[in-house]
Amino acid sequence: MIGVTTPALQVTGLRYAYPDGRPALRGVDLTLAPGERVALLGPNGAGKTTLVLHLNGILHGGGGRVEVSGLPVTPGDRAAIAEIRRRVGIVFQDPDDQLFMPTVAEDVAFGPANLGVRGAELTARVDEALAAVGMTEHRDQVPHHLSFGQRRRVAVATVLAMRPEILVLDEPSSNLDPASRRELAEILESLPVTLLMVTHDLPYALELCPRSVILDGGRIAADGDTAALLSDRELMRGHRLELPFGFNPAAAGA
Ligand SMILES: Nc1ncnc2c1ncn2[C@@H]1O[C@H](COP(=O)(O)OP(=O)(O)OP(=O)(O)O)[C@@H](O)[C@H]1O
Repeated sequence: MIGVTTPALQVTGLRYAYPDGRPALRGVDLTLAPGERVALLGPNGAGKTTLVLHLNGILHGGGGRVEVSGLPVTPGDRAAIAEIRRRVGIVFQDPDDQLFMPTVAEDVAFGPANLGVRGAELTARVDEALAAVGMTEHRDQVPHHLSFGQRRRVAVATVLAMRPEILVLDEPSSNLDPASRRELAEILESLPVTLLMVTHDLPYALELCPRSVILDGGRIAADGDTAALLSDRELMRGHRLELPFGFNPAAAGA
């Protein structure tokens, strides 16, 4: 179809229940356009992580469909899943889940090297990813000797080195001091990727994501302009979302 852009991400009728039988996703529809930055909000237990784990096929089998730039996430098809995992980079909440090599540079090289990238191309990817997160000077350090905020940046770099189309971040601002929080926001804003950010940090969502989606009870409860959603007190209260005391989304988003 001429003039119709393929969505970066299309989730259709996604359902999932954990083995104990309790449904965590009850029919989720979500479409992200290429280059969009979207916050995924919702109370504890809403299903946010469960949704994220479907985006590269870690969880599957409950029904519905996920497509990344038109390519279906087809569990069982190893080649398709490898391609999906190249396209969708997930930065988990705890950077230590993603860092396990002796040096920062080796950690960043690990993903692309696994894809068969070698030599000058591999070096270029590592350099580019470390520069993007401002960690070039730490390339030869032991990841576990870095501060938490620095380790989170390196975790972002490990994913960027895969040159993903979609970057998914789970609580990127948690445990960061105000300066690190702002610096990471600047980094994320500068990246030419589609971004889906799971967060309880509503001012961060407002700062980074023009659009927000509220997930509650495994269903999409609202989807729209972040400032408008955050300004709707009843909506926010109804989904156990609380702005920091004195924070005015209308003024901050202006
Ligand atoms: N491994 C698991 N086994 C069984 N139930 C699970 C498992 N992981 C999550 N759940 C349940 O699935 C539901 C959705 O959980 P999920 O972790 O996706 O929510 P969330 O929105 O990410 O929450 P939070 O904001 O607390 O991280 C919850 O009821 C949770 O208890």
